[in-house]
Amino acid sequence: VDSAVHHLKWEIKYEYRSPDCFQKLAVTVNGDNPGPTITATQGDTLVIEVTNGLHSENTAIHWHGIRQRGTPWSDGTEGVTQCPILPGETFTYRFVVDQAGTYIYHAHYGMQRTAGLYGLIRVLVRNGTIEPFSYDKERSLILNDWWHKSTMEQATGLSSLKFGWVGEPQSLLINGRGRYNCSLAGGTDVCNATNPGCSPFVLTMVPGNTYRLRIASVASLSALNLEIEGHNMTIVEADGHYTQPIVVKNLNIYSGETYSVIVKANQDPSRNYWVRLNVVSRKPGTPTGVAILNYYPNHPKKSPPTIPPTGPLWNDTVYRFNQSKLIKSHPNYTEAPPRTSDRVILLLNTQNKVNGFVRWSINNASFVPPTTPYLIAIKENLRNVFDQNPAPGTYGYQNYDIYSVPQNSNGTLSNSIYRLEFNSTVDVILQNANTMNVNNSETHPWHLHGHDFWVLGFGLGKFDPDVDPKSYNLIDPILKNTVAVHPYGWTALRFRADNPGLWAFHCHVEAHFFIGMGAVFEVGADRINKLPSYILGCGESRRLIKT
Ligand SMILES: O=C1O[C@H]([C@@H](O)CO)C(O)=C1O
Repeated sequence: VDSAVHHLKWEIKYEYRSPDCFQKLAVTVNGDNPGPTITATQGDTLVIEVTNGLHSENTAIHWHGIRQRGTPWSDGTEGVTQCPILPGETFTYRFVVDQAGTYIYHAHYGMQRTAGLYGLIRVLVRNGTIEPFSYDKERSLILNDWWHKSTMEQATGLSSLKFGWVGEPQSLLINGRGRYNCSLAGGTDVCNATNPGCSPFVLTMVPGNTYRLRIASVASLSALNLEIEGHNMTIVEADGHYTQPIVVKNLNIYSGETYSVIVKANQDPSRNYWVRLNVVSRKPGTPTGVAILNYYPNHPKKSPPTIPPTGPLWNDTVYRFNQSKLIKSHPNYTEAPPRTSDRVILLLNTQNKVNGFVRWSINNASFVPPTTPYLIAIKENLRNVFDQNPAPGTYGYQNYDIYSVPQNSNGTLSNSIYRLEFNSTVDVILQNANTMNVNNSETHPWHLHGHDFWVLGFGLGKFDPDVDPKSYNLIDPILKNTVAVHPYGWTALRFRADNPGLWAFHCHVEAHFFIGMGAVFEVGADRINKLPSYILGCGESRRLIKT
């Protein structure tokens, strides 16, 4: 097979944009926000030269869902796999896209994803490979939530002693377009419905044709529900893996997830339809986001004659829980998980305070990455970079009441990691709990770098280690890289730690990871190839540079 090498040169900049009519600084990639869609074929190599033109901000870009086998330094996770890319500097990512499917890229530095550094990656199957569904044409929708407050203001609030929560987003964006009610904003110079960019995205379909819609969420906070008025969707791919085809009226999609759905343009061709996007799981303070499904040759801006469908109730946890459980791997493409695991790590997710600051913790440890990336610290044996004790495998779990506001919510800051034996099979149980607010538990989409995991099961309530594993799906669980933990629920994952590297595992809510909701797995450090010298430079790694 001939595989191609794609050379891309990207300049990352701040530019004024008005994605929802409200003018704001947004990150652009070669002038575009969202960034350009990358299209490659399975087995191809991507070489992406990223130049940081942000002037006074560092950056790093994560290729979300790409496993980076043999290239852990190209994962783009600042503090874990690389030093920040400094303003004016260029960093070259080089990696193979070894798995077909729908992926995303986004900033992985501080909370920079909220500033709009994101885009889609399409990895096509090799010529002659047959997929378990067929379609005439393909379209894509990238979903996001959007704030008018800058990333700096959000990050400052979250890290202040007088906690400043980011609040609900002002808008929902579909392919970078939304619509804010400008009468709520001061002055037409900052918000104006005639601003370029703020008309709804138009998804054009030819009546009678069948479409593959690639859908990705890069939302910073919101769990989303997407519906195409009058059209069912058949889910066929999740995070790069083929699913059993499942027909849904609307799709719950959590930040960091990607799906492909099949949609048939088989309705009344004389009109257009709404594509409707809502916040779920948090009490919505954000208007419904819309795009227009345009049946060719109707005018693309012709408003549908209806109002957008309402969709499920925002607080219907059981509805979302049940849809999560429906996603299974396709029988012809099922790679069954190992029957047993070598190790079980139970991760209790709690909202905490540490020294008066609001934080999130995993087993009472609130994650703070070191300034020297773990990958370099471990390969170069810089032992004072981070706490060498293993990260906690449990926390007072037996007696922990997941339904109550924590009695003693004090956590500790930590940069310790989980060291996984190479090729071992690891189970992770994510256990949700009450936040520091009465009767409140949130949805957390957890994302693993470097590996896909089997989703063995979901539960509502407290995981019972003696009983619940008996109900694991070991037959046809889906492989994913991101999965939700529902309010007061648990989610069980299994993966084979077979990709040498240092891999982040974290809540994909930008504001949660930023205040501690994450962990790092070390896998087979002795098998990591010699680090390229260009990744050295920050923190303790400075003195390793040979002049
Ligand atoms: O981390 C969070 O903080 C707020 C709230 O719990 C405190 O204001 C919220 O909704 C979060 O998800």
